[in-house]
Formats: sequence, structure tokens, C-alpha cells
Amino acid sequence: MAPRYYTVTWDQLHRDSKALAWRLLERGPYKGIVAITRGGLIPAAIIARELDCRLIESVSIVTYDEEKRGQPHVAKAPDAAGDGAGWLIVDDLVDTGTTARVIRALLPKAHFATVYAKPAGKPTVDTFITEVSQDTWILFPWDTEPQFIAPIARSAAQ
Ligand SMILES: O=P(O)(O)OC[C@H]1O[C@H](OP(=O)(O)OP(=O)(O)O)[C@H](O)[C@@H]1O
Ligand SMILES: O=c1[nH]c(=O)c2nc[nH]c2[nH]1
Ligand SMILES: [Mg+2]
Repeated sequence: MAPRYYTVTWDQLHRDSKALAWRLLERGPYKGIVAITRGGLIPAAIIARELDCRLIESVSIVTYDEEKRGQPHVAKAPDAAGDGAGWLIVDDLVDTGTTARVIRALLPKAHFATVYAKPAGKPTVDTFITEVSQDTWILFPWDTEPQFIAPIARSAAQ
């Protein structure tokens, strides 16, 4: 079956990240935020602004070996966050849950939040905003750009 796409615009990402911040507010305050690079950086910035949090740490998990999915390895550890107690981890999405499981092992006491979640990864997240089906590929605004699309009448005729 052809993959479905769920296109997220900058406006929508801002709105969904703010909705996540509202949900996270009642669980705070947080000592700081750990952003999972790279996809978590922009949601983390929006959430940090809304929660008035200025201490930001990052963690980098690399799961691809060239173009193949390989063993995840930690390219940058979140050293400032200790065991995660009182910290909030932010990523753009959870898909298979592979990244989340590595982060959870590093920061077992942190609260883990993503803006979007797919069913396989959902159990690894504490808080998220929007669920999409497992066969949906989320298109983020930093990976896309607007382009000309032929009128429906012309493309339907082909
Ligand atoms: O639940 P999973 O199957 O692990 O997938 C989710 C992860 O995949 C993407 O990151 P990616 O590793 O592509 O790197 P990037 O954030 O640098 O784009 C996304 O930003 C999540 O971090
Ligand atoms: O841009 C992306 N969209 C997705 O749906 C996804 N799943 C894993 N990694 C992903 N990256
Ligand atoms: Mg990522």
C-alpha cells in the first residue's frame, strides 16, 4: 500500500507545540529541557519559550548507517540532565519507539513528550498531542518547500 503523508506547516507545528506546552504546564516546573536533535530542536524551543524555561540540554541519537537503519548510538549524551529527574525530554515525533527507548535508558526519571506519535511508539511517550497511523509519513516544514501543482482538471485528464 502506498504510504500516506501528513503535511505539517510551520503554523501548525507552532500551534501543536503550544498545545503540548499547555498540557505539560500542569506537570512542571521542570529543571530544564532535553531536546532530541535534530527534529526535537524547534518544538523544544517553542515549549521552552511557553514554559519560561531557559536551561536547554541536547542529546543526539544516530540510528542510520548510510541509508540503512542500524544500531542506534549516542553521538552526544545529555550530561547536564543526570538521571533525568525533574527534566523534560522533547522530540518532534515517536515512530517505532527506537529513539525513545535509548533516551529512556539514559534518562529514566525524565518526562518524555513528543508533538506527534504513531501507535508502535506511543507506549514509550508520556505526553503527546496528535496521533497518526503507523503507515503515515509526517512531512515536517524543514524537509519540504511549496511548489507548483498542476490544476486538478489537467492532472485528472492524464
Ligand atoms: O521512533 P523512531 O522510529 O526512533 O523515530 C523517531 C525519530 O526519528 C526521527 O529522527 P531521525 O533519527 O530521523 O533524526 P533527525 O531528528 O536528525 O531528523 C524523529 O525526529 C525522531 O527522533
Ligand atoms: O520526517 C519524518 N517523518 C516521519 O514520519 C518519521 N518517522 C521516523 N522518522 C521520521 N521522520
Ligand atoms: Mg529525530
